[in-house]
Amino acid sequence: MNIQTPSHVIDTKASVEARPSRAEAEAAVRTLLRWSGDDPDREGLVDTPARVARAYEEFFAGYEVDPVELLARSFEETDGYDEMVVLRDIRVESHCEHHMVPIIGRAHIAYLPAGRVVGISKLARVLEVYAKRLQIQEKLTAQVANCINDVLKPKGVAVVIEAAHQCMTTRGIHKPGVTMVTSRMLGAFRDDPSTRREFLAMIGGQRSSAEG
Ligand SMILES: Nc1nc2c(ncn2[C@@H]2O[C@H](COP(=O)(O)OP(=O)(O)OP(=O)(O)O)[C@@H](O)[C@H]2O)c(=O)[nH]1
Ligand SMILES: [Zn+2]
Repeated sequence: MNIQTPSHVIDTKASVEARPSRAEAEAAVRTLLRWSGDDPDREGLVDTPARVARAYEEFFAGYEVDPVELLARSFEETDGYDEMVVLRDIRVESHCEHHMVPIIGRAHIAYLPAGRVVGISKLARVLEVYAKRLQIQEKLTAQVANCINDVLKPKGVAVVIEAAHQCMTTRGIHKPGVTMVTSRMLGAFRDDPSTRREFLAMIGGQRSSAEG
């Protein structure tokens, strides 16, 4: 990943094409192993650069997927269903863009259909695509809500994410048990207090702290 890449093009195909090769990525991991003070040629570490490269492919698979395409198929035969649709307690696994360590928690996603509904798994898939990129929680929350809003054009969208940041629990300030809560409310969820209240009641007032 090129740190010189301006932030507005970071999610585009252009930056993907500029990626270093697998061999360069593995060499970088080898450098980090040596920098940590260990011997990358010892038996236990000899395959580690390849393993880390494979793990990164998994952690950051979201750069390869266009979330808009995930929402392309929607259904209009709902017999007039016009109440809130809520997907709650979706596991979130992401990585903070400052320290590249896990952000672990859960998300709640709701929308108020305007004629069309989407396959419910697709909401979790949109979350996953954005989560499998380097993130801050505010941006992740906004991206998921904005994408659903732009593509599905519902009467409203709400996204709440509660997560623990390992950069705060395992290093730095060392505060385990701290959960960051972010929300993005659009349309009726932003403008209509009763819609917002209904959503918050559906996801539960008192949440236990996020894992991680
Ligand atoms: N707003 C926001 N901050 C985050 C998120 N993830 C990590 N951070 C914070 O990003 C900040 C980066 O601060 P810096 O001072 O540049 O980095 P640092 O010296 O490693 O900071 P410390 O974590 O305080 O040791 C830290 O305060 C992190 O807690 C996030 O999702 N949202
Ligand atoms: Zn961090």
